[in-house]
This record gives sequence, structure tokens and C-alpha cells, in this order.
Amino acid sequence: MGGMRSADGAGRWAMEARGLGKRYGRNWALRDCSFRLPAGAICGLVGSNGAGKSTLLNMAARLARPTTGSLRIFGLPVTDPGVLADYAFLAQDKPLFPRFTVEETLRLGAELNPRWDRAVAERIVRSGKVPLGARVGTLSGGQRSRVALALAFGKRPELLLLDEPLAELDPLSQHEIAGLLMAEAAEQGTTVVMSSHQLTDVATMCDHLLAVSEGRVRLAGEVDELLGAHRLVTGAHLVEGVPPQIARHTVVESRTTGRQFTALIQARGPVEGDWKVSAPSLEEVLLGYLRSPGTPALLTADAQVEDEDRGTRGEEEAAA
Ligand SMILES: Nc1ncnc2c1ncn2[C@@H]1O[C@H](COP(=O)(O)OP(=O)(O)OP(=O)(O)O)[C@@H](O)[C@H]1O
Repeated sequence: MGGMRSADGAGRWAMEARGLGKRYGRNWALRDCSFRLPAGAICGLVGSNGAGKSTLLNMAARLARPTTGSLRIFGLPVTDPGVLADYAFLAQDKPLFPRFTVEETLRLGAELNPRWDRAVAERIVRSGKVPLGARVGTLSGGQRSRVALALAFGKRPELLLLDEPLAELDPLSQHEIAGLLMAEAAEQGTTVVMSSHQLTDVATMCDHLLAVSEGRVRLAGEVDELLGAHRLVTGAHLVEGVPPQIARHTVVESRTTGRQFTALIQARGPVEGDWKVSAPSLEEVLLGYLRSPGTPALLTADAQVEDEDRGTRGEEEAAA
């Protein structure tokens, strides 16, 4: 399979979505999503409640089938049985058998996965001092997360999909599990896609971002590139509306409070005039796009799929 991937260079992209959509009844949970994610990325998947994050993860994990469009995992259609060995999915409730001991849980992992890496799984469990003989149901939330991650990494996945991996953990466990995740992903070269509502986690852990809102992609690409494309502008402004010097740029969001004008812009060259210009935080950029549905989505060059390739729309349905 490795040969197949490298033959056409498709292995460069861990995920490629083209016109991807999912409809439940009359509602589109995800609509016309096109983006790609390079292999090796640690990608934060963010967006408000009901934005479509779980729907996207579920389609990548083959738990839900696309209604439209195509999704490729390392160059293979997500429906291809060859994809199965490539990914691991950790659902938000981290399902484990509570009556199994940690040791039995790892043994099950070994039996279910042909390329099981026992050393990796045991290292993850031992480094957290999780007792191998303890029943999973008696473990703390942090310890359970560790066992779930040991199962996921023991599979040696190329792509690890995580639905809010740090939710419901206390701050100390969050810190510990985040560190574990980053260290193991770096060690194994795993591509990670993790949904999260904690933007500080995304900012510290992720080098890539995929933001969705109302089922559509709003931002996609490398975090530094997305941040670098934006400026926060503030200054005194006495009349209503966006000042002409600022209107030359793409204004994502602006507001006037008293005499103070503030705007988040996608800068088209230097900002002229008497404005205080600063670099926005990830949170400021993200909230700007989520609050302004009228602002066009921004995908960095790397995250865009070529238009001519979008002819593969409906490929999954055709293959099924
Ligand atoms: N199995 C389903 N049947 C019907 N509608 C669904 C189903 N799964 C999701 N939806 C709907 O699709 C939309 C997207 O839901 P999704 O769970 O993907 O959002 P999310 O971004 O993961 O939200 P949250 O942050 O709350 O977990 C929502 O409107 C949701 O109600």
C-alpha cells in the first residue's frame, strides 16, 4: 500500500475533501467542503456547536457516508478497505470496556490490529503509572484517556482522528495528555486531526487549522500562515462606517465603540494612515470568521484543492 501511495504522490495529503457534503433528512450537517491537509500535520478542527466537526470526523472514520463529494485518506477513497489500517479514531466518550483490566484492554488491541505495536502501547500506559491490573472502570479520567490513546497509538495509525480528546479532563490531566499526544505524534510522524472547543489547546498543540461554521469551511491551512495574513487595526474614527484607508483591505470584521474603530483585516499591502496595527491572536482571527458569515472563507494555497480536480464529485457514491 505504501508503494501505491507514493506512486502518484498522493501520500502527501492525509486528507483531501472535494465537494464533500452530508445531509441528515433535510439538513446539511456539512456542505460543499473542499480542502486538503498535508501528511504530518497536527490539525485543530474547530467551530461552534453543531458546525459539523463530528460529522466530518465520522465520515473520515467511515462511521457516516458522504451524501455528496469525495473524501480521500492518503490518496485512497475513504470507502477503500485499504484505508482501514491507516487511521485510528477516538470518539469523545473514549469507549472502553469498564470491566476489562488495562492489560486485557491492551491484549484486545493486539488481537484486533494486525500491525499492533505492543511496545508503544505499553510505554504510553507505563509512563502514566497506570496499573496494568486495574479495571478500566476504576481509573481516573486522565488514566482512561491514556489507555484510550495507548490503544489508538498502538495501532500505529498514519492518521489519528480525535473528537475532543481533552474535554472533561482536569487542567493537570489536560496538560499531561496534550504533551503525550504531541510527543507520540512527533515520534511516529502521525497526522492528527482533533476537534476542540478550547482555542488555547489548539493554539499550543496544532500547526494546522480547519474551522467550520454551519457546515462550511471558514478557514483552512497552516496556523502561522493564517495568522500572518491578518492584522488588527485600531484608531480614532469620528464618522460612521469603515474608513477608506481600511476599506482597501479585506475587512473580516469591524466595529466602532464611541470614537474607537477596530477592525480585523486581511491585509493587502501596508496599512496607511494613523492606525495602530498589531498581530491578532488565533482566537481573534477565528472569532472574526465565525461571527462574519459574509466574509469569504480563507484557505491557504496548500489547503486548496485544484478546481479542475473537482470533477471527482460523487465518486464515493459511484464506488459504492
Ligand atoms: N445522526 C444524525 N442525525 C441527524 N442529524 C445529525 C446527526 N448527526 C449530526 N446531525 C446534525 O448535523 C449538524 C452537525 O452536527 P455535528 O455533530 O457534526 O456538529 P459538531 O460541530 O460536532 O458539534 P458539537 O461541537 O456540538 O459536538 C447538527 O445540526 C446536528 O444536529
